[in-house]
Amino acid sequence: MTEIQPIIRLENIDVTFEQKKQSVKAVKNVSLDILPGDIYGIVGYSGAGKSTLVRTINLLQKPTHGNVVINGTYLAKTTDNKENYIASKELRQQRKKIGMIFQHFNLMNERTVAENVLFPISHLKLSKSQRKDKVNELLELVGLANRANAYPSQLSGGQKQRVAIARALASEPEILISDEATSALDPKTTNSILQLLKKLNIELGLTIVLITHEMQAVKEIANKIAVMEDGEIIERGSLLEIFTAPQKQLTRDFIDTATNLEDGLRKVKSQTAIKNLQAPDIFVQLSYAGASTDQPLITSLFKDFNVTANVLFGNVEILQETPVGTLLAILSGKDTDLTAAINSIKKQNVKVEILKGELA
Ligand SMILES: Nc1ncnc2c1ncn2[C@@H]1O[C@H](COP(=O)(O)OP(=O)(O)OP(=O)(O)O)[C@@H](O)[C@H]1O
Repeated sequence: MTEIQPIIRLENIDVTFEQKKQSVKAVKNVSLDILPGDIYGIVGYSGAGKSTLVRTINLLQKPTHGNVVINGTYLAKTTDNKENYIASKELRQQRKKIGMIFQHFNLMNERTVAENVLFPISHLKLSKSQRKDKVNELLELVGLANRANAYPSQLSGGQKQRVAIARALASEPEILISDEATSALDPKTTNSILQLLKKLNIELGLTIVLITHEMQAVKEIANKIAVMEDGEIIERGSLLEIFTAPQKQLTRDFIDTATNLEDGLRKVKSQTAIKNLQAPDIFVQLSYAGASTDQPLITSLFKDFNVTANVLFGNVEILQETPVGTLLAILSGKDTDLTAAINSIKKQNVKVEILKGELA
């Protein structure tokens, strides 16, 4: 089987901003491969270096060091003490393959929706009917047919972002970079824009790089995630890997913002059943992904081990078509039965954390 070539390859990227008194290392030795058709979420707090990193993809930001390779073409290449950048004419061609959308939409307010959408291809000699067809086709795609003659001020935030997406698609890019594109929108509108991005990913095969500080947005549509902190990628993996086995505290913090678990745990911990927990009972968190979810876990605990489970909180989410579940429960039974039950659960690929009490 031939290996799939990345559509975006960043190799050892450094970006340093030299200021009067100090230099700021915004990106430090970051390498990243993004495959065609990925929706790659890049998550981090403000100032982590996400925008700076992603702007190197189309050389809006030149890297201080490192290589940028798009579809096998080097846009920037650093060899020993030598930097090479692609010629500007070729760069213009390459940039057409990379669309961008932003938090504040960046529409031209004095122009209509149609004029905004057609702006990137205004150099093309299109007849009036061709222009109309192109606008209709793009607005149809983003769910904004019939608003061609409106002005941005007459549109809602979500509609403005749809126009920005249509504009980004006008030059038929293979890659779309979304820089906090949903951060200014309410949750419902955010979701509708994310679903639109997902649709474009599926229908057009568009590769999407999604920069955000909202893990919730990434969780909805991304298949891969990189977490950035202080100019570095500190953790990366598939959506499922990151959500089920995060390695870094920052990643866990981000995940907590996108699940109900933290809130559930806080509420459950204040319940009297937990406060008055008596040995040998234990309070556990059971986490599972994929096949384990289907197993009648609770039933088998009683049937096979005579252990009863008092479930205080449960949450199941579907991440990339895989069920990922968490249960908070008090398990009661004899010492030896509890130990046997826990061992059996672990064998079924269920992660067990004892939150209160202990096994004998
Ligand atoms: N043009 C610039 N000149 C000097 N410093 C800059 C410049 N652009 C970014 N920085 C600095 O680089 C660091 C990373 O900024 P960047 O905007 O990439 O972070 P971010 O993760 O995208 O955060 P945000 O969401 O706030 O944009 C910050 O310390 C920022 O102040």
